[in-house]
Amino acid sequence: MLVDPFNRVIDYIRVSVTSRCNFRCLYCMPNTPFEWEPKENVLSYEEMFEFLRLAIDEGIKKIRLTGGEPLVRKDLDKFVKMLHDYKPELDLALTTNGYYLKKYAKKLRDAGLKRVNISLDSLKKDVAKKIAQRDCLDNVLEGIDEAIKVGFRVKLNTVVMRGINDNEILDLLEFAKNKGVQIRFIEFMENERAYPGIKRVDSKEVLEKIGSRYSFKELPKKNEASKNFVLDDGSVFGIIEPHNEEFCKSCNRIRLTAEGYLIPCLFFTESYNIKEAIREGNIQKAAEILRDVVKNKPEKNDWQEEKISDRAFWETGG
Ligand SMILES: Nc1nc2c(ncn2[C@@H]2O[C@H](COP(=O)(O)OP(=O)(O)OP(=O)(O)O)[C@@H](O)[C@H]2O)c(=O)[nH]1
Ligand SMILES: C[S@@+](CC[C@H](N)C(=O)[O-])C[C@H]1O[C@@H](n2cnc3c(N)ncnc32)[C@H](O)[C@@H]1O
Ligand code: SF4
Ligand code: SF4
Repeated sequence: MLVDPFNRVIDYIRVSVTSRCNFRCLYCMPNTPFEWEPKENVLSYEEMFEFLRLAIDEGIKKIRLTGGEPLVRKDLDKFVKMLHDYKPELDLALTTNGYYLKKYAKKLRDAGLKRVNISLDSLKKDVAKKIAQRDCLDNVLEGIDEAIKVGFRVKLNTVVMRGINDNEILDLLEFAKNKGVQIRFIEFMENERAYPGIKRVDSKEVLEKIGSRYSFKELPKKNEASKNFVLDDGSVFGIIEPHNEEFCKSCNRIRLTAEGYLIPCLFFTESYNIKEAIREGNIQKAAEILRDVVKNKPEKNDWQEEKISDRAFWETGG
């Protein structure tokens, strides 16, 4: 079992399979990075699997594939199958912008993927285009429908931005209710790579807005990033509030990037690379690095101190 110095059990790893993306979201990657990592620095699926097998044996129970946009990397379904075949009871999930989901949902489902979280920031074509800097809404909506149709457990993620999509909170909630899926409203996490004008909306304000139309009750907190609420009709929605000082108390996760960096916390730049150990076949060294990462997890992020992270979300996988 992996336990950090604050007694948090680490059983969740987020794996960024590629830093590349077909969107340029204002809050994440408004400009194309100066240069991408050369291909030889990117771990193959076999190399990632070698490491993840070790992580699973050490106590990891949940793996989320993310990016960049994970669906721009070829053959993701083959990677899913490798993980699923190794441990079918894994909570195996994907976070995607949804653009290519219509094309790949069935294949991924057949390969053993269980859950899909899809980013949806606006229901207005022009606003969605302004945020992603790509005409995307039709494809994303089709992707959501396909994911539901093939039987995934689906959640939606919305980053709420002042003056951009904060007038759509109730419409987005209504949309999710009608589809029978859970939506989570996320506080924008300030980072150096985001478009400079982006301003967050605190979850308190999101809850007030929802409270103006619905009554809801808070559900008991689980070991997950979101705090969840239930409406009178039984629909569940969530908020993700990294600026709240309680947020990191339930942290149970670490991150692996496509280039083999293990990252103790989304806010901080600190990282440890497992690529060399894996390429040398030195599993013992990889295991030591994994334990070091867990040992060096910070207690909490610095968004709570109103600081700005210089970590790129598209590399860490968010
Ligand atoms: N600050 C912070 N944000 C996180 C963390 N984990 C997830 N998030 C953010 O929460 C949002 C939703 O993340 P998802 O990729 O859907 O993953 P998840 O919330 O773990 O999903 P579930 O497994 O369905 O609970 C994204 O904006 C992530 O960047 C975390 O450890 N710290
Ligand atoms: C980095 S993306 C990668 C997966 C996929 N491309 C997507 O957009 O869902 C993972 C998550 O991070 C979120 N995210 C990215 N930048 C963020 C920021 N600055 N603040 C809050 N959430 C952010 C996205 O909304 C998404 O839910
Ligand atoms: S949030 Fe996701 S879709 Fe948007 S630019 Fe970042 S990686 Fe791409
Ligand atoms: S900000 Fe860092 S410590 Fe807090 S929940 Fe996220 S990864 Fe964990």
